[in-house]
Order: sequence, then C-alpha cells, then structure tokens
Amino acid sequence: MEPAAGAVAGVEELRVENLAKRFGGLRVLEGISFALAPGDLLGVIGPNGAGKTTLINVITGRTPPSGGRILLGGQDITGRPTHAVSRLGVVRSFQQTNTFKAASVRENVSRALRFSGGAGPQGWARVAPLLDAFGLAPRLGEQSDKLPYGLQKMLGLTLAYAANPKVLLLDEPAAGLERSERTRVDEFVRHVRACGCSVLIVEHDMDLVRRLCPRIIVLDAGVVLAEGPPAEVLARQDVIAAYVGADAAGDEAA
Ligand SMILES: Nc1ncnc2c1ncn2[C@@H]1O[C@H](COP(=O)(O)OP(=O)(O)OP(=O)(O)O)[C@@H](O)[C@H]1O
Repeated sequence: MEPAAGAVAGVEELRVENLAKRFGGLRVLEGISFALAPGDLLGVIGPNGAGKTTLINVITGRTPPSGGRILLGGQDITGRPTHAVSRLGVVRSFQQTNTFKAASVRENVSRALRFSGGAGPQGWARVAPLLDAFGLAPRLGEQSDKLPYGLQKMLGLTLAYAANPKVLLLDEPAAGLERSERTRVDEFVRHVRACGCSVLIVEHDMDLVRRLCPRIIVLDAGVVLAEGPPAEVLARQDVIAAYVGADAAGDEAA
C-alpha cells in the first residue's frame, strides 16, 4: 500500500505535560508526560483500569483533565471540546467501532471526508489505498453494520484517517480481530506514519506492540511505570509483576 501523496500537510507534534485526571476521589491519571514528533509511534500498555482510555479521552477533549497541559505544535489545546480538538487534527478511534451503523460504507467515508473539508476526488484518492488494502472498496454500497466485525473495525480506522489527522490515537485497534486480521492494523499504522501522522496506540496484543512500536509507556494505576523500547520495558521485573505476568514471561522465553 503506497502512502497517498501530500496526505497530511503541516504535521505538528503532540506534547502532554504532567497530565492528571481524578474522578471524585479516584486518581485515574497522575503526572503523565510524553511527546510525539511527526511520524512518531508510541505504544501505551497497562492492565485493565490503568487509565489508558481515559488518557485518550482527556487528550481528545472528551473528558476535561484535572491538571496538566496538552500542546499541539506548541499551541495549548487543553480542555478544548472534542470537535475543536479533532478539527485541529487530533483524532481517535474507539475500542468499539464508531461508524454510522445504518449508513453505507460510502456514506460513512464521505461524512468523514466532509468533516475535514475533503470529500472531493482528492479526499477519496487519499483513502483509496486503505479501502483497497482492507477489501472495503468493493463493499462501498453495503450498510456498515452488516459488514463482518473485522471489516467494521478497519472501516473505523479508515474513517479516523479520512478526518485528516495530524495525531491519531488508536484505542485497542486489534481487539476482537482474528489473529489473521491483525496484520491489517500493522499496515494501517505504517501507512499513516508514512504520511507524517503521529500515532499513539493503546493495545493489549503484545505481539503487535512488539512488532510495531519502537517506544512504549506502561501505565499502572494512572502513573507511568516504565518507558522505552518494548524489548527493554517488557523484560523489567516491575512491569512483569504489574501487568505482563506469566503470559509475556512465557512469550519472552519462547
Ligand atoms: N467517567 C468515569 N467516572 C468514574 N470513573 C471512571 C470514569 N471513566 C473511567 N473511570 C475509571 O477510571 C479507571 C481507568 O479506566 P480506563 O477505562 O481509562 O482504563 P483502561 O486502562 O483503558 O482499561 P481497559 O484496558 O480495561 O480498557 C477505572 O478505574 C475506571 O473505572
């Protein structure tokens, strides 16, 4: 799959500084800081309830933070509403698919392209490599919720890309996919990075994380427990104890 020419203009860096989120007395995120350069890929892993989805919710304006700052290309976007944040180019995908269920694949793509002002031939040309690679091109007329689940997930990713992101936040893109379908997530991520888009990927599939991510952070109870290349981080005893446990220890040994 070739990257579309000129797909993303004016790519900017995302910087998260000392981000915190509390729900009442519950501390869900505390002191989270990292930066994403253009084309960067950061994996975020951690046990259930560690705060991974909340991190995406806070960055994308779905949930207001309790402290800290979010900067896009140096511009403070902290606390802006979701539609404003996505118009600036910070776009997410959801664990569950986020398509308009009763609408066709074509209409879904068209809406996402219209959002970024690019529903003309150029916009369609930008998403065409993804539609082809995922086998969605011949199914444009089909109702999106009648597609097999794996294709609905890939449509969800395509829609996120259609919105012309500078920074893409993927919440468990491989969840619910057959093992054989997961390499499509790899293809997707490589494609969007080649277009200069930064990617933050929350994922439980450690094989995928090891394959794709040059750098990961481990969240545990809302704080960063470890950060670095997956081979180093996943070998740390505190990470194994907190999260990875016997499964990954077994994988490492295998
Ligand atoms: N709106 C909310 N109100 C109160 N508590 C919340 C809210 N949203 C999330 N939480 C709590 O915040 C914590 C972190 O949840 P979050 O969904 O971010 O975890 P996660 O790391 O994404 O987990 P998973 O891997 O299971 O998706 C959990 O204890 C959750 O119950």
